[in-house]
Amino acid sequence: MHKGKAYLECLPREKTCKLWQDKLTAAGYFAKPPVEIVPVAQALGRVTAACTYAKQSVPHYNGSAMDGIAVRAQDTFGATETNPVQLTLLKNGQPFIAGGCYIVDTGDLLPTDTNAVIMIEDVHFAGNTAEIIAAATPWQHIRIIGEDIVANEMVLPEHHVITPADIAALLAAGLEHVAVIAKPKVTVIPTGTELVARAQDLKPGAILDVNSHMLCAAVATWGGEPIRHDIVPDNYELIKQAVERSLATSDMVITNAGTSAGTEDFTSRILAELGEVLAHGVAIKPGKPVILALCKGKPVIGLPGYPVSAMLTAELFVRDVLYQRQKLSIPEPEQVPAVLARQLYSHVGVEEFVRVSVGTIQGKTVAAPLSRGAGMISSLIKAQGMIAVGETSPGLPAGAPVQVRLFNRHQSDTLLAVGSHDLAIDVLGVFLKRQANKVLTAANVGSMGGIMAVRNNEAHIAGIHMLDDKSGQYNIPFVNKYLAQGTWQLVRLARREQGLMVLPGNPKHITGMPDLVREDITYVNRQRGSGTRMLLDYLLSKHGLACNAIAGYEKEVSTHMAVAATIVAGAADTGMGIRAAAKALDLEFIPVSHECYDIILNFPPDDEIAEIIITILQSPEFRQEVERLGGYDLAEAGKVLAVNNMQLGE
Ligand SMILES: Nc1nc2c(c(=O)[nH]1)N[C@H]1C(S)=C(S)[C@@H](COP(=O)(O)OP(=O)(O)OC[C@H]3O[C@@H](n4cnc5c(N)ncnc54)[C@H](O)[C@@H]3O)O[C@H]1N2
Ligand code: MOO
Repeated sequence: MHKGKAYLECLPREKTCKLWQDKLTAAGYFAKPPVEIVPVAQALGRVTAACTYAKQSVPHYNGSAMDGIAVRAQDTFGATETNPVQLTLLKNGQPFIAGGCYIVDTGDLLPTDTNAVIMIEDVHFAGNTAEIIAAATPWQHIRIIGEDIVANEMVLPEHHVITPADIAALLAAGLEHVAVIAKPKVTVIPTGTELVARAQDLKPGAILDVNSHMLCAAVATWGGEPIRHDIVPDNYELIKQAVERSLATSDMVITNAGTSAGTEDFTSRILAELGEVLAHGVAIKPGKPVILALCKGKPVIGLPGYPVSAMLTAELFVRDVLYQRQKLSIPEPEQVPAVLARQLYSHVGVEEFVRVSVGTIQGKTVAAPLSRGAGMISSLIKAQGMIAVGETSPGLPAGAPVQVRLFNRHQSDTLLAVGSHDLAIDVLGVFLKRQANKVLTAANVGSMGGIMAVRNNEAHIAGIHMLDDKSGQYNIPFVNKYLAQGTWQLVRLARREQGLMVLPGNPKHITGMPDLVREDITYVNRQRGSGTRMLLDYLLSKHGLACNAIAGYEKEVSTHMAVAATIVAGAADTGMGIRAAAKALDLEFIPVSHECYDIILNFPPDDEIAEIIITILQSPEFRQEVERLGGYDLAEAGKVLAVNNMQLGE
């Protein structure tokens, strides 16, 4: 069977990284990277291959550093306010005579036989003479040859990243070209018979190749020159040929997918034939099936197919190799301490990398874990950072201290919206970015989850829509009950329509709540604690309908859009949700009720951001933008419904 190491031997990450480093170093991969000569003007960001020496001095002549007169210092000696010295103005080109001077501008060549410049402000001109009242010291206000850079002096050391100022220095030193380390050529080969290159060729079972573009972009960010190979189907010979050919023309080859145990996962076998497989399987999640190989002295990396796995393993096993090949120091990620917003389970025996949103709420920096699925591209774009849960840990409790590695500096000031999600929250995010340069990330945990997140100071904003069946009042009874402490405000966002979503044409002729208990109807529900679920239960009891009579009552999803998507997919006939979700997926909508969707703003009293949010909600621009989504009434948006100013511990 496999000629390489057994599948998924799974060494720990640190050991694997060391093995990878050691093998590449021993193979001489980092020793002498190829060099190329580029015009200095195009060398920004490139890495000098060798020390660079000046061809000429800067300045290359003695020149005036000021506007003024050029003099011979000894002619000015003894000049004082009571005993001024008169110098004779000479014309440009006229030979120097003792007691003479020339008018010079900043940067002018110093006239022969002069050795000092007096600033124009200190000179009194009268006819043909220049009167001065202070002596000049030799070489004052003169930029002498080589003052800045001396010919043959080192301008830039080797392995230095060229900055804009370096370009000026190199050009000034007479260099038009500079030797830089060639960008490592990295061929990225997407593999998989199911892959298609264009969205219009998608059909069920086909997958759009997005990874090769993501990986090429990552390679470019890390200083490499990416070469994207065409999609190669799951065919042993074709993949082998593609890798072999790419090895001849590149410094590194990345294959994507085909790493796991599936019958068509050939990569490991191919790489074992072409060279040595150093590892197949690392004790990390995601990214476990990664393959690290050395073929013809070059690294070949088999990245797993799932996008999150591919990106993470590229960061772990491609990025640093590219940096080292270019003689660049490996950047240390910026880390911030935070507390975990929610409990996090982890597998013992693998190091788990979890993407998180990060925000500082009432003085506490919180890391909220995002969806962990290896196929969730959205978790990659929502995350501000990542935490690692060690191999020996079964998980971490809510509130545990964690270190977050930030993806970008200055990204830890995100606003976290945790609760029942609404499309209006996304619109609010757009306005907040425009008006306060704040990034809003939203986690969907239902209304009750939002209230709890505010209570634990794990959310800045929580969207809620909870109906109190006794009072018939929305939201206020719940915040008063659960949020006795803390400093927050409850603010109206919208009244919105709730209804039943059905396929276009309403094939099952659903007209209202009583239809839900029909035998031929299947339902998709929202999770317990969500406002929609509360409304459903309220309406069911109002109509005297039993929940256990509904087929699919126990089938829960956690967003309005997921309800809509379930219906589109044919997995349920109907489900309750907001009109905007139905509209977004072209479903028909049968209104059954109105509800109040409000947001809790969890900020210290008089916080500027809370005020900005309220102003946004009240603005006609925001209201129009949300009402356009359909099913919203924002007449009361921004109205403060309840305020609490009880500091914790009071
Ligand atoms: N029996 C086992 N099955 C799997 C295991 C395992 O240990 N035992 N490991 C799982 C893990 S973990 C991962 S990660 C994946 C790795 O899969 P492969 O590298 O073999 O890749 P594929 O199976 O071909 O594809 C997986 C998945 O990735 C997406 N994909 C692939 N290529 C692209 C692309 N170019 N652009 C976008 N998306 C891509 C696609 O959704 C595939 O469905 O294996 C598990 N299975
Ligand atoms: O590592 Mo896979 O990458 O866990 O899904």
